[in-house]
Amino acid sequence: MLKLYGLPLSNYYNIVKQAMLEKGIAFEEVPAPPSQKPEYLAKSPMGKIPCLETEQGFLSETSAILEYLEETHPVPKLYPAATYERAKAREIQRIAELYLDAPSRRFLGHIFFGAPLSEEAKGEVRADVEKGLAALGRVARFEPWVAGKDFSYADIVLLYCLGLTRSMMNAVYQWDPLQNEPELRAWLQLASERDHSRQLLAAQQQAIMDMKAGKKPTP
Ligand SMILES: N[C@@H](CCC(=O)N[C@@H](CS)C(=O)NCC(=O)O)C(=O)O
Repeated sequence: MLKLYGLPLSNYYNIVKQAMLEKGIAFEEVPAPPSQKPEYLAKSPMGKIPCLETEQGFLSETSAILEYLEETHPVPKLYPAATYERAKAREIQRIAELYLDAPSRRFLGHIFFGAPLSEEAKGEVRADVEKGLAALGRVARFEPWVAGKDFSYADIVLLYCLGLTRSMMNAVYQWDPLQNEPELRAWLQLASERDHSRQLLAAQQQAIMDMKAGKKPTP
């Protein structure tokens, strides 16, 4: 059986977990924090979570894992069937990862682990996120899903990347990046109300509260 390594605190872990739940794939969860220990680096070469244990070996990097799951478990589809539409869905995923999640992540150490707030990051990140949101607005379709008529990986990736972005922007700038984005807000509500989204977002919130209370993380 497939084994998913990681923790529910992590966006990327939740992306892969939701993909597996949506596809009805049987899997086991193995609680694992990111680690630079040789045993974990042998599984996930950058020491990041998530990673997936398959019958053939380990896989890391969320987009690679999602592609693997789509090929090994094609039903239900989580990518559009047509090549161009599929590439557009991947484009949205990359915008969410690189231009929303990645800049916001610069505040994670400060918000979650008490590191000093970097004034350099504070001076740069909001503008980066504004640019990422504008880019997203140029490609998002909201029909009603972000890449078209069908729910896809693009919705799952954006859901978790946007959640992190929103909480970091709120904490550092007291700014809601969705305040002038009615279509994105409506999409977020739709995506968040999906059964698996509700379950995983609640587990993520619980994990955040547990971490703040100093409890040991478990899936
Ligand atoms: N590019 C990676 C990103 C995964 C990632 O950043 N995971 C975070 C947790 S959400 C992590 O492991 N951080 C620890 C680290 O960067 O060392 C992917 O797509 O899976």
